[in-house]
Amino acid sequence: MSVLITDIRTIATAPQGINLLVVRIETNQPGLTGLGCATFAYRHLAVQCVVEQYLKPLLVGRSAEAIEELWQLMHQNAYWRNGPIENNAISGVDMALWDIKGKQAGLPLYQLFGGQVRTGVPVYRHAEGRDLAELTDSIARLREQGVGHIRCQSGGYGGGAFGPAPAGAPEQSRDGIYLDPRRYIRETVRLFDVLRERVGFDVELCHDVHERLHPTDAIRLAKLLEPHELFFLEDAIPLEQGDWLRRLREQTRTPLAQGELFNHPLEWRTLLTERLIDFIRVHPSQLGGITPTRKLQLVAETHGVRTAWHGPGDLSPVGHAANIHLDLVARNFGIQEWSGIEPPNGVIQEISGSGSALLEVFPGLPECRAGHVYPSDRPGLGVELNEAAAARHPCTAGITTWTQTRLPDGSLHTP
Ligand SMILES: O=C(O)[C@@H](O)[C@H](O)[C@H](O)CO
Ligand SMILES: [Mg+2]
Repeated sequence: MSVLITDIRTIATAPQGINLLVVRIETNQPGLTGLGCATFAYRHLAVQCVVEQYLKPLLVGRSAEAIEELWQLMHQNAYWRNGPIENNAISGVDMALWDIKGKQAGLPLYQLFGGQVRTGVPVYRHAEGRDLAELTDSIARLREQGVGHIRCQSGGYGGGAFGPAPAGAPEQSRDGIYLDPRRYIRETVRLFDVLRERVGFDVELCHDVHERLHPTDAIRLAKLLEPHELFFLEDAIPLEQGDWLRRLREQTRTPLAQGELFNHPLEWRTLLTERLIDFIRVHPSQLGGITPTRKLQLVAETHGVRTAWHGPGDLSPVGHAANIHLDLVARNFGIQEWSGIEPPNGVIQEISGSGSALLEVFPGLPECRAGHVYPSDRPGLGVELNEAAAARHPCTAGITTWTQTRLPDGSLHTP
């Protein structure tokens, strides 16, 4: 008997203070439901509207089994395609359909993709600090836990906290996160000089520029960091300046990672075919789910580009699980980001671990042990959602301040 979609709902919850959005699909088979990640933390109400007002009426009553057909139907239904709101909404449904497929088969999703090529997923974790002493402490703690890849940032992506303009800015400059690109470059190079002296080369180090440099400055930084043999330098230039990647590539041997902001295939296609990056950094919900991400992974494999799927705090555990299932089967796997959760108060909490609010809301979320993440062996994505617990952590829709980055002259810059 065919599995029919009977209901599509969204569940919004913020167990760690970050708005997460998950889609649940109900079917006509008793107990057979699926979960998908539709998290766009800073516009969750808009995604919720697309799912409940547009995708639900489009899909209820249809068979849940033809995932590719339903993906194309959703993708083409609004005529104008792509974009983070549309793609995250489609992702919620797409992942939930894959979750249902796995549960029907009685298999974890990685089995449906061909089976594991590795038993656990190596991850990189974030080491942060306001200064070098805090940062080296944080690195030492992660290394004690067995983490082999560490992203090192000092002073919040090269800027400080959100607040008033510093001395030297024009009069009446607005509040923001003020960033001085030249000082940031100097401090970052100095940071890695000291880190390599202290920790040596037996640990892989990454750094995220977070698009906060002009292209020529990014080239300078990438070249200055060459002696430190980074695992990768992330988002060295803004998405809108992608053509500069050719020049950056020609001039530096520092490996490049890019892509957490991509939502359109044209944003990544040339980067793969021309081998302009070494690691592709999208997260599946931003692309429209598992269906398009699996295709991207295979195109990247044929071009020798490795994956480093985006795994930030503003992604639901369902989305993290999707990353892990894809990682387990990918021949061109590079590394997986495993962020921990960074709530607005800046206190980093583990993404999993007994007693955490996140684990209570999302039982079965993948577990991180000694620098590797392991999925649950339950069928499908393997993550459940406790809706009663989710309701105890309501979302708030407010003004996002961390994206308000400013240059020393007070003008806005890419976040
Ligand atoms: O690579 C990262 O983890 C960061 O760029 C975050 O994804 C970004 O700040 C949005 O949460
Ligand atoms: Mg990033």
